[in-house]
Amino acid sequence: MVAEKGTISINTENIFPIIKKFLYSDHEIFLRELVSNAVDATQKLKKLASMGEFNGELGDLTVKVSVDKEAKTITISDKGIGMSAEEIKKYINQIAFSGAKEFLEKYKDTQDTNQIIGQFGLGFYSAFMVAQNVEIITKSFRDEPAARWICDGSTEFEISEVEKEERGTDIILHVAPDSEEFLDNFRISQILEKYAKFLPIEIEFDGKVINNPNPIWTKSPSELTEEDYKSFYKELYPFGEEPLFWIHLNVDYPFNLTGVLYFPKVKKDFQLNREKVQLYSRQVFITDDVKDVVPEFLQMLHGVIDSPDIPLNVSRSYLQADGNVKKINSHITKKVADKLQELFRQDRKGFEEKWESVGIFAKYGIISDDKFYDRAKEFTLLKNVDNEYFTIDEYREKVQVNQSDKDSKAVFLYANDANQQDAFIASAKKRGYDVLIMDSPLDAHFINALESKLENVTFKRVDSDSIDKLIDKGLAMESVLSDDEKKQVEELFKAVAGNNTIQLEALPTDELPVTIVQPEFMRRWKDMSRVSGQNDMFGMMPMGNNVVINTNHALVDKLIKTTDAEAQQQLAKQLYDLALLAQGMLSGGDLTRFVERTVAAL
Ligand SMILES: Nc1ncnc2c1ncn2[C@@H]1O[C@H](COP(=O)(O)OP(=O)(O)OP(=O)(O)O)[C@@H](O)[C@H]1O
Repeated sequence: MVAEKGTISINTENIFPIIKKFLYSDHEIFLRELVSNAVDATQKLKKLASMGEFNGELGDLTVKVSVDKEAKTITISDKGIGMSAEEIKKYINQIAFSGAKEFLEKYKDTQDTNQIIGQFGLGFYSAFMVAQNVEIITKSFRDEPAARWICDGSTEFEISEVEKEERGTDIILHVAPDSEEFLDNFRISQILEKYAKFLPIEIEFDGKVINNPNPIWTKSPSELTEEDYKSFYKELYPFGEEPLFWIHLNVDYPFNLTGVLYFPKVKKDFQLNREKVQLYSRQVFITDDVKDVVPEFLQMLHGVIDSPDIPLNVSRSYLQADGNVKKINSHITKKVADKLQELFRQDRKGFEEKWESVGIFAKYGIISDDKFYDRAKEFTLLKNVDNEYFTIDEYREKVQVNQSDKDSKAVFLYANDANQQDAFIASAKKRGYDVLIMDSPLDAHFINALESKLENVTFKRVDSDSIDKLIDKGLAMESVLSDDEKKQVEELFKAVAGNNTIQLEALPTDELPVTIVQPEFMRRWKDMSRVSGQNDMFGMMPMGNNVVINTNHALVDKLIKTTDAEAQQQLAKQLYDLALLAQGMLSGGDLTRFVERTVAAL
């Protein structure tokens, strides 16, 4: 067969319904599209005026939206450049021919055409998602007769001359019976609130201007006061608590990005916030699903990002991940790290006070992003049980001498619940050890990340081993028991300790006779899989504890010397229960019987 070349043709009748009904997932965005067109038409006029191509009176440029319940219409009126009949034919009748694009092409060499929203030449047709008839009444800024265009959503239209005094365009939607929900004032104001809140031209609905045309992210930080940032936060999140601090983003190379990111106060048991970072493109709201653009660990931040360089799909409702998006993402990471570093250097005390919230972001960042760690290691803080804060380097310095084990590894001890682990903390302190507090849900992962990054540092929870083994300096004490006696002690405790492992240790006489420890490795994996929400092998495994018996303790000696078998068992049980009690592990019937037994023995 001879190769044949040709042009693909489109059957308008078939493609039209697709554009009208399926291009946009959400019907409400018709309003975003039409108001954006009105704003574009107004911006174009301002642009022409600034270049001397329009010399008339600009007048009041407010875009007006109105609903007429009786007539079942929604009208969007602007005082922008308007269209002549010829222009309607060119821009409206030709689907996917964008006058916005043409305008940008024409004026691309002049500065500041960045504000035009349209790009695809499709948005206008979203009107047919809710309207059975759409009418355009428009008068160009050039002295030409006004024109009226009407279309019922088929491929046929009617165009005629009409009387219209004022320059600009009215788009009148004759709402279809299945879309009458949009004839509700409250609904319209909600949609405007969502998409048009920061459009650059004033938008009036129900006699009120609904937008702030000059949001702070369009201004330079030097013009703004602390109050401005706080009141903008209130504007975004009327019910939000005051933010801790903020970062003003202002990039113009290699991409355009402006915005303000706020650090909220975060509770220890942080929950996903309802308030989210909002993404805008040329002041039009796009989405609050900012994954890809904002690094995951910063998605709990609040605020606004605006970038005309984020590639949008035709429906403008989501973005496509591409090289720019990645660059924006790493830029935000860098900016956040810089800001935290600056706060740390300028006001260490203030930084420590904010650490409870800031630490959650920083730890999350350290866990998930190596580049962030490289910057964050300088200001990442560790807090000990006495509420003192140290940087990682300071802390290493502090514990290096006293808390190095026989292999010269520094052992960072920590508690996750200072109350419950009080006995262990006390015994660590007796040795002059310091104990960190690690009580946020992220800490299990954070500790793991730090161990993998810091050389010769290991973390151990204070209750993960007997005090001598916690930091094993290779200086074990001699046990006063004979091998036979040890065997006997082991058997006695095996009988009361269920599945737990018995561990005999020669500890100083002033340490407790019996302690229950949870080996670090298993417990940590369990904690980590719990935070990740995985119920993997570790998460499911029942955790066996170790029961440490201090063979040098006077009560263990007494146990061996007790000749009455029943009394001996009783004493072993009592010592074991005391250890459980110290770990907060004795409850229910076991606790009741322990109390009864103790009372009876007094
Ligand atoms: N209110 C208006 N005033 C003047 N011209 C308008 C108005 N509404 C639409 N137009 C013209 O019609 C063209 C097509 O509009 P349409 O909304 O379909 O596409 P767009 O805005 O160019 O691109 P997008 O699909 O990205 O919104 C516009 O580019 C503009 O030239």
